Amino acid sequence: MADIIIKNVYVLTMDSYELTQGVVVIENGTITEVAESTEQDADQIIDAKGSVVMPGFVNTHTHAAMTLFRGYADDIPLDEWLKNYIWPAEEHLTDEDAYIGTKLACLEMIKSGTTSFADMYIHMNDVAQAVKDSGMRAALSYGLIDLGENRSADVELSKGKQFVLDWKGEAEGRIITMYGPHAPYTCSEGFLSKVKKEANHDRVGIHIHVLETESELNQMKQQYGMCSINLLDRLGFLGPDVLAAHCVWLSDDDIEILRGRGVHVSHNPVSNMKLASGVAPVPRMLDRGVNVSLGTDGCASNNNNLDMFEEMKTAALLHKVESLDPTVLPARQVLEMATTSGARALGIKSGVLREGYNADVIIVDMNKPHLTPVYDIHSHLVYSASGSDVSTTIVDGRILMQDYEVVCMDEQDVLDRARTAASGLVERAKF
Ligand SMILES: O=c1[nH]cnc2c1ncn2[C@@H]1O[C@H](CO)[C@@H](O)[C@H]1O
Ligand SMILES: [Zn+2]
Repeated sequence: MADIIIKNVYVLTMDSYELTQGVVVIENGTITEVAESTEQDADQIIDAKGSVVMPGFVNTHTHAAMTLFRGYADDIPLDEWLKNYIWPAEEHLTDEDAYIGTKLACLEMIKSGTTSFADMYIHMNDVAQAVKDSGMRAALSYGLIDLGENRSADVELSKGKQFVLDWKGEAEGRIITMYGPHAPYTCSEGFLSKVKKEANHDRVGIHIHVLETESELNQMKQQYGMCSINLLDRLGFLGPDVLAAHCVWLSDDDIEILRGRGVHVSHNPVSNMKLASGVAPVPRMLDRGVNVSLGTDGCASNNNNLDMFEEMKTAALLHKVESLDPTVLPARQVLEMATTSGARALGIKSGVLREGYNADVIIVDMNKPHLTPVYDIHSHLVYSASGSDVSTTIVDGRILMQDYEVVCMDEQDVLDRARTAASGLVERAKF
């Protein structure tokens, strides 16, 4: 007897085939059958007529607890935003704030069809606890910074390491840990080398911001006489264990290095547009065979939410207008970036509906005015749908939201606690 059967749905496998009418069978956290019909029975049958079943989205770059800063400091360049607003405010963030901010992020992600995400932040024990309690899957890292006042490289590294070891494989394997050196402009080269060594030793990945802004490019050239990619490569830092967020200011040579080293890129178009960071050369990266996934970045630098539908649509539109070519980044390719490529970047067996893969699955309700009629499912998902069209979200075979009802947490309680936490934070930080 299986656990769940989803039937009467369009099955968007993100594999080499699709089924206009089919079933997905789930047992023990895993997809056990994807077919036109099944002989099996299950504890729970979900008849989702008129819907699409597909892999849940993988958001490969965010700072989940920054939901508490949603809309707090908008319309400012990155340097100023971080130095004058965000970093001073983060000084006042408590463990409890990080917990409830992450819980709010998980709630928002579950409701908009994201089943896993990569996070880099502070107060990571509380972030991890919120992930564990919410039922989501995540690749978590403590954001390491050794440059600047009151920073000690040794203390930072040991905090990062402790987190990596304490939470690796926790929550029945839903939590993966990584090292999170913040960026080449906030970490010294010696520190970056040490982090790489520890990551190799602990057999975990590395999550880092790379060449997000032109000001980073200029600073690196001034300081090292080369860009961040060249510096990281010289340090032996780059490899398939590295998840590089943003990668906006890349030369063709940099793209070749990323491809050669097998680095995974997280493209964050909305954040890059809002902070006016620039346009990442995504079509060129994809042409060369770099694995490019999608991320929202934190809620404060994004538009200001965690909706991967918005991220997909923005990615598709941005690169069309940038290249003056409407054939660039077609809908199906964007869907791949948001699902399979993201799963590959995190090294998780999700992002595709295939036997033996994690049951990280969402159901999108197509019985809506703005999704009628349907000629091409891919087009609708990228250009017409939004997070609020997701009716059901399943992670690791467990239903977190069914028929628009969140069952893994008390939604109203999370909203109330998040409001209270945010007003306390404002009070303490006096911003
Ligand atoms: O877009 C961004 N670029 C660089 N840093 C960021 C961005 N968004 C958030 N953070 C900062 O990264 C640290 C992670 O631990 C946090 O301080 C967070 O505010
Ligand atoms: Zn970021």
